Amino acid sequence: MPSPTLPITSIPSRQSHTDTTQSSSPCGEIHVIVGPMFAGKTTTLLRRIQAESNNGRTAAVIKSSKDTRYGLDSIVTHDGMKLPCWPLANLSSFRQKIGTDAYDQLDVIGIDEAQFFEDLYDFCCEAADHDGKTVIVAGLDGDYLRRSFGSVLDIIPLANSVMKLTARCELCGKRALFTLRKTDETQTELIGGADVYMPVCRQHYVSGQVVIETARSVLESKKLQCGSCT
Ligand SMILES: Nc1ncnc2c1ncn2[C@@H]1O[C@H](COP(=O)(O)OP(=O)(O)O)[C@@H](O)[C@H]1O
Ligand SMILES: Cc1cn([C@H]2C[C@H](O)[C@@H](COP(=O)(O)O)O2)c(=O)[nH]c1=O
Repeated sequence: MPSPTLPITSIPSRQSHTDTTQSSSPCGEIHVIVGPMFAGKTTTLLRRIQAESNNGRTAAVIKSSKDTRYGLDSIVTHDGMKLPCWPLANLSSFRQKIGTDAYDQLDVIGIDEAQFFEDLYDFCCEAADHDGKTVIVAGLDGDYLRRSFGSVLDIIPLANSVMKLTARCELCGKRALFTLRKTDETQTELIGGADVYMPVCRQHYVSGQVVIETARSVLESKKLQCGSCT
């Protein structure tokens, strides 16, 4: 498998780096990108990684191995932009997977689908505070019920910057803040794309949830009725 570390050819010293958009610091940095599905979180992450790489910094991207939508070795946006990545079950395995030397030479670590990593907080602390890395994290702030998702919100106090992106409501075109699940599955983690989820504004989230809840209880009562028929 080709190493998903960019750029492969040059490994500049971290001290010589000058970044015009963010203040340089001997310590690392943490930048967090959140929002509903289809808001452009992965696109923003990949663009930032690409920009860092174009500036001569060495970068690697990690995604959760739970997300098997487009194969394991690539991060792919909803509109097809693609970058090689490290698919991992947990972030603590990253240093060992990439190798200590390669880890030490990394300037920038991107993390996509951050909501699926239980050890997000500890990894970000270690990477930024102790190892001097710039960590760029993209993930869902809320699940389909608008509850805090995984540890994404826990790292806000650690962050240099937080960006909340919005999508377009699929029903009216207004700013979409939330992700509506279209199916009747109720587990928190359910991998899927536009087949299962849609971005919606506040108004259509509320009305959509009512429709889905009503449909679910009608189906439940039908099931109960059928059960008592036999
Ligand atoms: N309802 C939708 N269904 C499928 N693709 C969408 C939808 N809304 C927006 N998109 C596309 O998805 C892109 C964003 O993809 P991506 O960066 O993967 O988003 P995120 O990581 O936030 O889910 C948008 O630029 C747009 O082209
Ligand atoms: C809302 C919600 C989403 N998921 C899953 C669905 C996708 O596989 C990812 C989000 O991907 P994206 O890059 O942000 O488009 O998360 C989930 O498991 N549970 C949810 O409630």
